[in-house]
Amino acid sequence: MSIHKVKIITRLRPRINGEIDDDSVQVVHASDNTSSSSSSTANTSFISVPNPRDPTQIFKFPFSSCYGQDSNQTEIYTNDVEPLLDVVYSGVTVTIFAYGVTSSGKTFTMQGTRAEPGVIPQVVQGIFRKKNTIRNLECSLSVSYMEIYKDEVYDLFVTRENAPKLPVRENDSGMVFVANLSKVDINSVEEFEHLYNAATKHRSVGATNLNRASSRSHAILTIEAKMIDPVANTTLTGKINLVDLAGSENNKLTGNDPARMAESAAINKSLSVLGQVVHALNTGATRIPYRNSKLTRLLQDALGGSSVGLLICNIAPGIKFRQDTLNTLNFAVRTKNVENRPVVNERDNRPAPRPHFAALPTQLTALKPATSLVQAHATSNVGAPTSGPSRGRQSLVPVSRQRRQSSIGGGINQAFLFPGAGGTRLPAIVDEHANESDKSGQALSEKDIDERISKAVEAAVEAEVTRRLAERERQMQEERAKTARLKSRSPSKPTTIPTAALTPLMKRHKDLDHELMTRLQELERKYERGAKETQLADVLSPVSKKKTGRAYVALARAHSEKGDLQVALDLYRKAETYVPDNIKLKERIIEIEWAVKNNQDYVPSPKPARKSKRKAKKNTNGENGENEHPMDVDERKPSASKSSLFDVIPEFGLEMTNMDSPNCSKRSLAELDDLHARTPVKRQKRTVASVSVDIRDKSAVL
Ligand SMILES: Nc1ncnc2c1ncn2[C@@H]1O[C@H](COP(=O)(O)OP(=O)(O)OP(=O)(O)O)[C@@H](O)[C@H]1O
Repeated sequence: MSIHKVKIITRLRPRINGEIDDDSVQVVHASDNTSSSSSSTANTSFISVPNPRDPTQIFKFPFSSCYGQDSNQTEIYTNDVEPLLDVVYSGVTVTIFAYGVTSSGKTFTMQGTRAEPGVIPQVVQGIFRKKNTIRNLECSLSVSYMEIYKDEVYDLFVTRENAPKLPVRENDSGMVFVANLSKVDINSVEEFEHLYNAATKHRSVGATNLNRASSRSHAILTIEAKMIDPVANTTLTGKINLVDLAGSENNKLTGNDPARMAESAAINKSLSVLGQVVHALNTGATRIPYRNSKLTRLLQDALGGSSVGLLICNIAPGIKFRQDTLNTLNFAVRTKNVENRPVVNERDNRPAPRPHFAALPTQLTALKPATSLVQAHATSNVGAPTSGPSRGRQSLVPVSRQRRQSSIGGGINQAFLFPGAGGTRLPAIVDEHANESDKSGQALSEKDIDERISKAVEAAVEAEVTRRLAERERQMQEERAKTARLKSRSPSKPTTIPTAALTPLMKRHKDLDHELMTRLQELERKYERGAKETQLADVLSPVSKKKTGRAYVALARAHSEKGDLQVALDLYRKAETYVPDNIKLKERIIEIEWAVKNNQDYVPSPKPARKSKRKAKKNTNGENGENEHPMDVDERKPSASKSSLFDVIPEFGLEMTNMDSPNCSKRSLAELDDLHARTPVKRQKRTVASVSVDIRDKSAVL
């Protein structure tokens, strides 16, 4: 089965509502190396963003399509979306999703306006146009539309007052689907428009400081093309999922009230899980945390599954959004490496041969790799088998069925159906909303048992790690108190402790570090023996993960201070598995990797001075506001020093695709010598690094 990577495109929106656009984020054509705000689809284009910590360094993020501020809806559709319609008509599932911070232009790109129709209306027109060209097949189109609001799924074709929360289920072929979601046949663009406009009014939208009509939910519109071949007696089903994600939010900027904050927390959490899924896929983790949010469960097929994926990353201009822009682009860079295995969804309509002994589930669904077709379009895609055997329980909640084809009784009419990436075969449908009575009388499935074991192990491991870390903290406090006592007993020498007193303390500290590391390793081994498929980092609670990550960082720092860089690097990487989103940790790893690879000393970035709480509180705007993101790892000190690796954790970590500095790189050697003569030693090493390292080729660093 061929592998296809998710295609990434980026779009920088123009300035709106008197925003200050300081040109800090730019679309650049690498061919002539001149910055431009015009759109470009040249392979060599990239987005350039200055490093917030050192504006002379420029991060470059190359993508196959970068659209600038004056790009228009038609060119995005023509260049990157329209070619995917042939993929849909070949029986493959295509998923297009718009990703970006709040107010970056996702809804504008996906939906657009009457004057400037976005991806959705253009896709619908295109899909009807293509339908009219199909001969020899009976082709029909249908649509479903849902939103994920505060991690609950709602049918947007049902008025909100009547809309029940819809369960996400998985059938025995490992396909994830939304039970009881309406699926409506559409026969013309006008019919679609009528439905869509009414449904869009049901979508949860609210005003924030950044966007008067901010989407408070993730919206997923699915158009399904069913093609019956009466001669061959087969049905080909292609789908296109058009996903307008809610934007990640920095509540310092949005000025959200408590109700909006709750929505924002749900949005940020689901997007954070999305980041974790991408990270897990990239690192080849044995367990991908799809189940940690409804969004990732439903996008499972587009990320590491059998769907062709197109990610549109929307970014906003200016310094105000710089950190968010970096987070979005970093997410995009990571997603580039996500691999899908597209399949053609074709079903044989002939009656199945009578089974000899045991009954076969239903008609078999043929899943063919979509190799040639998808290659022709140079993107990846997945055909989600829509018609696998399903035994979905009927909903207990009444759903209006006027003009709708409900999934109830329709066999397998799930409007959003994804096969599990790993092809998990479960003996029974997993219903997240199933209450105990649903399960009474049923034996526990293997999955139920696994989940229970996981929970028990998690609780035990968490308690053990917390206890050991607390023990270590207590010992260190004792040592600090001892040191303070020693100091107070020798007032004549307040700043120095006699070597004889210091040596055992240092030794004790070293022993503690060693002990902690051994314990952590022991715990991991113990846990991994018990749950081969799962890593400790996957099951710890967020707080325990932070603590464990912090413990590894402390050890790593101790080793890097001793100059033991390789060990420090291994420990930092270990820490990263616990806190994959920590931006500073990533930067640290990249810096040390570079130092190890080039056999250089490692000089850490200077630590910014600590700020008093009051001072930090005052600076809630601009840079500080950006850093005080709700996703900060260290919740105990939200506005304290930025010196710890754990102080800043934007939603997704920054991956430095490029950090060359145009200013520096243009300097002559003589100028550099001069610069060195004027620069303190520590700073010199950093300057040399920024001049000589061109990380355009990431392998040079990693
Ligand atoms: N390319 C563009 N050209 C003109 N205006 C744009 C463009 N992109 C976005 N806008 C405008 O910017 C504002 C915010 O855009 P939009 O609502 O699409 O953001 P969003 O990313 O969907 O935000 P949220 O996540 O809060 O829903 C809107 O007023 C929209 O019309």
